[in-house]
Amino acid sequence: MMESVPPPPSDKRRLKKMFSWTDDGTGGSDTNVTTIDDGGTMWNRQQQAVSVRYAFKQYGSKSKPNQVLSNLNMTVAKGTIYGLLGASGCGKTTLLSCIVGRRRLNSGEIWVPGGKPGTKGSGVPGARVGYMPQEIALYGEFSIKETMMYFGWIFGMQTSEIMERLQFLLNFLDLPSQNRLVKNLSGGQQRRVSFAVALMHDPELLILDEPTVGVDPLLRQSIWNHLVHITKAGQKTVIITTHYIEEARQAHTIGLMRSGRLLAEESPQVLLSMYQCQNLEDVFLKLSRKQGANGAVATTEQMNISNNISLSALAFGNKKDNPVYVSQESGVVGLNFHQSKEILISDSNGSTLGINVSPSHPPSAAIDCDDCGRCSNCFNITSRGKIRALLQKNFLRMWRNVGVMLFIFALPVMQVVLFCLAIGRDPTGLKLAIVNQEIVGEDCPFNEGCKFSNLSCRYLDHLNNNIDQKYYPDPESAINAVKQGDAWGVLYFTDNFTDALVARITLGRDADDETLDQSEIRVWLDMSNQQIGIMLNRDLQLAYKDFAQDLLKTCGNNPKLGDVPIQFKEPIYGSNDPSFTDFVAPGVILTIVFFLAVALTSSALIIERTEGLLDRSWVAGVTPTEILFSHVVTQFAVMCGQTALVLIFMILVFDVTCNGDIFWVIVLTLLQGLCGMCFGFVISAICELERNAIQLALGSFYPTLLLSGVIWPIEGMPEFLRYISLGLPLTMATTSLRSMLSRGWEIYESDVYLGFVSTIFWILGFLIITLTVLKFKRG
Ligand SMILES: Nc1ncnc2c1ncn2[C@@H]1O[C@H](COP(=O)(O)OP(=O)(O)OP(=O)(O)O)[C@@H](O)[C@H]1O
Repeated sequence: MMESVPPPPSDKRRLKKMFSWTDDGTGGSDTNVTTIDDGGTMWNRQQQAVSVRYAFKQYGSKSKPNQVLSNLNMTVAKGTIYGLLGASGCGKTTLLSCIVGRRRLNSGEIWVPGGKPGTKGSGVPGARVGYMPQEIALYGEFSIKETMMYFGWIFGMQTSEIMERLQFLLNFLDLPSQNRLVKNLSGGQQRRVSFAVALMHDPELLILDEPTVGVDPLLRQSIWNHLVHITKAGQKTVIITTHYIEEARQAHTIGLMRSGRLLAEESPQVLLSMYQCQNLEDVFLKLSRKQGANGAVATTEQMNISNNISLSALAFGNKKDNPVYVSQESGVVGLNFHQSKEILISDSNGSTLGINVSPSHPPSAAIDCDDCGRCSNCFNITSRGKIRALLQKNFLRMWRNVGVMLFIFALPVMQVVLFCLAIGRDPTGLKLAIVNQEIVGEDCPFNEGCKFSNLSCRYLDHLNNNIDQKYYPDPESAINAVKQGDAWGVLYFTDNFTDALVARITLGRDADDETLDQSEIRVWLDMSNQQIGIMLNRDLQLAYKDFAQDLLKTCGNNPKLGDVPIQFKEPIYGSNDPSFTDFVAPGVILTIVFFLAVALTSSALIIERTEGLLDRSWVAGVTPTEILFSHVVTQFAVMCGQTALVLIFMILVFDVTCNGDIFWVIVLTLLQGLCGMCFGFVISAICELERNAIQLALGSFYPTLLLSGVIWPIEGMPEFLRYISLGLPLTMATTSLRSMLSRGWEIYESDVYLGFVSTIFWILGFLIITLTVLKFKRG
């Protein structure tokens, strides 16, 4: 039978004073009934490790709710083992996750040793609670020792303390060498490591979700022995769920749960005797049948039983001065004990029994935190131990996945190399079909000096090396070759091209139409490929310019006569032969750094969350901000390496123009990496599944690339799209980097500093969104 801890004498005197004694019709001779006011409830709550009142919790949307906890009350006395039993899916884990502050109730209240879970200074989540979740929730890449170090530091323990405790736990739980990696342990060993983590800091409240699954009977017994041992002194409390109902006989109290309610909350002996069963499974079956027969709501009769005197008090009597606190206001459907507001019943011998009286209202909010006064680190933002643990964890995970890390550094280099080799260079080996009626066959001789013979051949000699010239006998066959994809265009010279061209030059404005017509080089191009078409167009014109200037020069004329009368002076920025690579490179640098950071971070939190690691860290007292901070630091280190590699390869190896201050170029690139990282955090905070995160990250890649002016000037977009484009994180930064690289602009130019400003705004925006989502998701 569970024994309640008696109040200290002074408190008892205080209680007697506070209580208003009421006559229950017995004249007060046998039983005096007392209603405890809020002060009494507070005192009583201090005797309880956990108190749950009117808990209501549902998952899903309002239209499709999945009600999991329904008006549930639960009381766990200090220094006891509370076995929470129930069928799969009845809500045990949900209840526990609410108690440890991982989830919030829709309504109702929970108190744990330091106040309400999640309130400042409650220590829950935090060092006052040890939580073993149902899933293993350990870092597979860590050794047992590293796992203990991680959680020990989070709990604020010294390394020497952790080592001491580790040795004890290794022996006690029969664990293999401390240097074995968790992922290489058997399922049972992993569960034991998980259990060891919960025991690590010797917490006052231990919450164990099925700790004995997959554990052999001997060890199971030793675990229970240990739980009994630690609760003996009255300072430690254990709540444990198990599917092995019979092992729960060793608990002081058993809560039988079904469909989000407690069917009973009593000591195992009382349950067995009350229901006259040999084992707890039969009790559970009986109670479940009863609940099934009566529906979810208890009958009046049941409530009368449950709402009066504790069966434990009735069945086994009660020690003098040991009040048994029994509750009413159930939520416990069949039987209902130890709940909410107590009434003390003094029998004629002076012993005190508890009976239940429904509280008219839930306990006062004024006592939300019963030991806030003791809160020494309420205002600490973080602790050195936590940051140390989180940073070491992140770096260790990277180190243990060294193959992945190498890939992470090789990837940006590969992307830059591929970009510089594949983009922006002039196409070569382009075929042109030549039909030259001036010559016979393919031999095309010409004279270098001021001689006017076979000028068509002299012109063709000026066509650059990128073009393969293939001769065709007539225009039809040449055009057919283009139609069949054998050539990109046709060049046709008439049989008197040279004479007509000389006449055209000599006669000038007096040249007749036929002369002009015969002196023209006729071109048919395949313009289906814009880049190739434009390039051929340009090369044919440049070749003519070169040819004309060469001819004029050798004949002693001013070569300028061969130019169109537009003089392109030395450009103010850039060169006369602009390269597409220089245009695209700034955007590509930022895109590579931004999206690598997105890829790196977008799954980071999700992996930790799906493996239950995030939950475990949160319950250990780590905040979302600390987790984000640690990821920002570690990923920033990786990003610095990536940024250095990208810039070295772009600027030093592939000679991309850099006229600006390299310092600001580096700063902007790093900021964009940070921005990508923060976007990755948003994705991982929003998405539940890794595949959704990947889809979102990939899905955002193309719109960002297309709309950010990376591959095409935003001036070419419809006006409304330009505004959208300017609102994207990469657009202004790309303009800024381009201005620095190709124009050499300084930071005080608006085009430059706006890139920095917009990036910083995006970083802050993403961080705020992430923290908000993470906090919101805790519900
Ligand atoms: N995150 C969630 N979203 C939606 N429904 C959930 C979520 N977690 C649990 N549930 C549902 O809530 C109900 C109770 O689940 P819970 O895990 O609390 O049960 P349990 O008693 O711990 O089961 P078991 O003994 O199998 O672990 C189940 O129907 C489950 O499907």
